[in-house]
Amino acid sequence: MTRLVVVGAGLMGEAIFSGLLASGWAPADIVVSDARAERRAELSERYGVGSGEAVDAVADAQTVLLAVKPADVGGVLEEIGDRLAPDALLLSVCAGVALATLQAGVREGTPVVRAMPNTPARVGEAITAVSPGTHATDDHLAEVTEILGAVGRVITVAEKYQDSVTAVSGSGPAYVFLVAEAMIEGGVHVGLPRDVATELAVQTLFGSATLLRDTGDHPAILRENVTSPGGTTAAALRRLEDHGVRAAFLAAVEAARDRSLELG
Ligand SMILES: NC(=O)C1=CN([C@@H]2O[C@H](COP(=O)(O)OP(=O)(O)OC[C@H]3O[C@@H](n4cnc5c(N)ncnc54)[C@H](O)[C@@H]3O)[C@@H](O)[C@H]2O)C=CC1
Ligand SMILES: O=C(O)[C@@H]1CCC=N1
Repeated sequence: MTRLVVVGAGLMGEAIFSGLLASGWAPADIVVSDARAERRAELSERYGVGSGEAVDAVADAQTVLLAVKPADVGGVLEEIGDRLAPDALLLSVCAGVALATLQAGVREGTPVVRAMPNTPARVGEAITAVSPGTHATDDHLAEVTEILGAVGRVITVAEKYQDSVTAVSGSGPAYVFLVAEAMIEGGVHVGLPRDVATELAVQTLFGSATLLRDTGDHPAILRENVTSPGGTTAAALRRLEDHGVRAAFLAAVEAARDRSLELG
């Protein structure tokens, strides 16, 4: 049997299976399938993994990773849903797509897990929230934790939280990159060469995230540590509050949560 068949080998599919290879899985453990034949060929050539049509590959899979766009899930499940081996596990990372929808698309009794990773998977620093379906056992969750643990941290949440998870951590990297762009532009605006502004902004984001994670201190405490009375940071934070940045983040996360609900 193939340990993992990836159906939809785009950005997320590649990030996850390449992380598994880096963690020691053999290329022979993995088969990639994608609607674009040239993409399959490119990945097979670059990583040495197998490639094939989803409809054939899934019949021999221990786990099927579903990583197509949410709009393509219905068609893919129609194609492969009743082709999975009887004890195969279906692992979906598709935003908004409910366990009920996934379970309705496969044979009764098939174990299904819904997961939401994020793009830092490409560098082994993802956070993924997983929710087991009706027939997923602890062994299935252990398998999923091994797969997604190869690209970062894994937590388990009730499915009712998945749309909110998507809004915070699934989409979250885009918010951080927007902040990065804005900080770099700010630096250029006050006269720094672009490469200097970029290095300052990127390392500041990395260092701040590491400080937050490693100390476990509340972000408000860490922010206060930077903010001298009457100083530069207080002047800047006042402007951010004037421009409603905190409220904008609340509204943005809410909009992403609502969109995830719609996609499902
Ligand atoms: N990009 C992100 O930040 C994240 C994406 N996701 C979810 O992961 C899934 C994939 O997203 P991306 O990798 O960003 O998209 P992508 O567009 O890079 O990859 C999707 C792949 O599916 C292939 N595909 C389309 N129809 C197919 C079919 N019928 N059979 C086989 N392959 C087919 C496409 O050719 C493409 O390579 C989405 O459902 C998304 O919601 C989840 C977490 C984060
Ligand atoms: O924007 C999206 O729909 C996907 C889901 C999470 C990140 N990207």
